Amino acid sequence: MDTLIQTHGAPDWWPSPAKLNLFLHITGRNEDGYHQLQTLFQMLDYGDQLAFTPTDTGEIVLLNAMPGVKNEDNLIYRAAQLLKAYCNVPYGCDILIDKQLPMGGGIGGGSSNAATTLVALNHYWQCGLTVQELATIALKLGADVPIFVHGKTAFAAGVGEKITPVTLDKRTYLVVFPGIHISTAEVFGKPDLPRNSPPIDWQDYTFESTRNDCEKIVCKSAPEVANLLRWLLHYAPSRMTGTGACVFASFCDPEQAKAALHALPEKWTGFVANGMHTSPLILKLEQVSKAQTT
Ligand SMILES: C[C@@](CO)(OP(=O)(O)O)[C@H](O)COP(=O)(O)OP(=O)(O)OC[C@H]1O[C@@H](n2ccc(N)nc2=O)[C@H](O)[C@@H]1O
Ligand SMILES: Nc1ncnc2c1ncn2[C@@H]1O[C@H](COP(=O)(O)OP(=O)(O)O)[C@@H](O)[C@H]1O
Repeated sequence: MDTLIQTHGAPDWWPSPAKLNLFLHITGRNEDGYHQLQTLFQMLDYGDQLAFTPTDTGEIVLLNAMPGVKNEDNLIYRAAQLLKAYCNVPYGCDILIDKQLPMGGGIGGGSSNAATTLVALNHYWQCGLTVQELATIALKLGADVPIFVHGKTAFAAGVGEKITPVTLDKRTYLVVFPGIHISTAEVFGKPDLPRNSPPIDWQDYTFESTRNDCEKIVCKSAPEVANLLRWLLHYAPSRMTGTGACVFASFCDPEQAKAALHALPEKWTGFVANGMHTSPLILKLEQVSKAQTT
């Protein structure tokens, strides 16, 4: 392994973007209890940011704590430790976190933070792992981490790790958080969750012919999600993402998305974001890799 890449001066922010599940079908269940899914991951141009200062102390230090998450449970810390152990790295890192995304929102904030950490430290520590190797270790951290390592809008199957990149029409999304956090494990644990959607061919995908199999059950247990969905449907086609609690509305015209955000009742918070084919994380990696070779 080469020596670590040093950073100097102001924080060099690495994007940690959100995702949407444009649809989510549950097609079965594995013996280990995990669910087989078909989903369409849409990468967004909005999210958290992380900045890394590699050190030679060997310690992983999170410079700002995240409310409600112990540092040793934080997916950023766990991702750094996993890469350090996997590649036998003697170095450490100080990590600064600019958190924007709500936790437990179904927009993948924690998973994206883990992926950004793996991708950035693979660069700074010069581990030399390929995207495929990084995605394989990413899966140990959570089902949604590999898609953020690949950083492509993609159809996914399995538990989310079998990825087929796809180019979609340009859309702008209004993403709204209803103020409640929903646990992924709890939703997947519900006895009456539909678990036998027939598999679809990717070529047959349309927004109208698909759904989120978790939406009904979450709307039942969390009526605020149902209220939010009803409100957004007045503006554009809308759906819950992941296992909730965020709901998105899909717009062709960015101005209409902004107008709907403007009209949002105060009790909810939201943001407007564009769909990206390649995530801002991968664009950042391409930029720093290019700068290194010139
Ligand atoms: C279903 C999705 C869609 O994007 O929901 P969101 O978390 O984004 O809402 C994800 O794949 C979630 O991925 P992720 O959030 O990484 O889940 P994990 O930490 O791996 O799993 C949390 C828990 O959910 C359950 N789980 C998760 C994924 C899956 N395919 N089947 C499951 O049964 C398991 O009980 C697991 O212990
Ligand atoms: N860096 C992190 N950012 C967000 N959540 C984290 C992080 N590290 C651990 N977690 C835990 O992961 C859970 C799921 O977070 P998140 O990925 O934001 O939601 P979702 O899986 O619904 O999209 C949180 O409730 C939190 O306890």
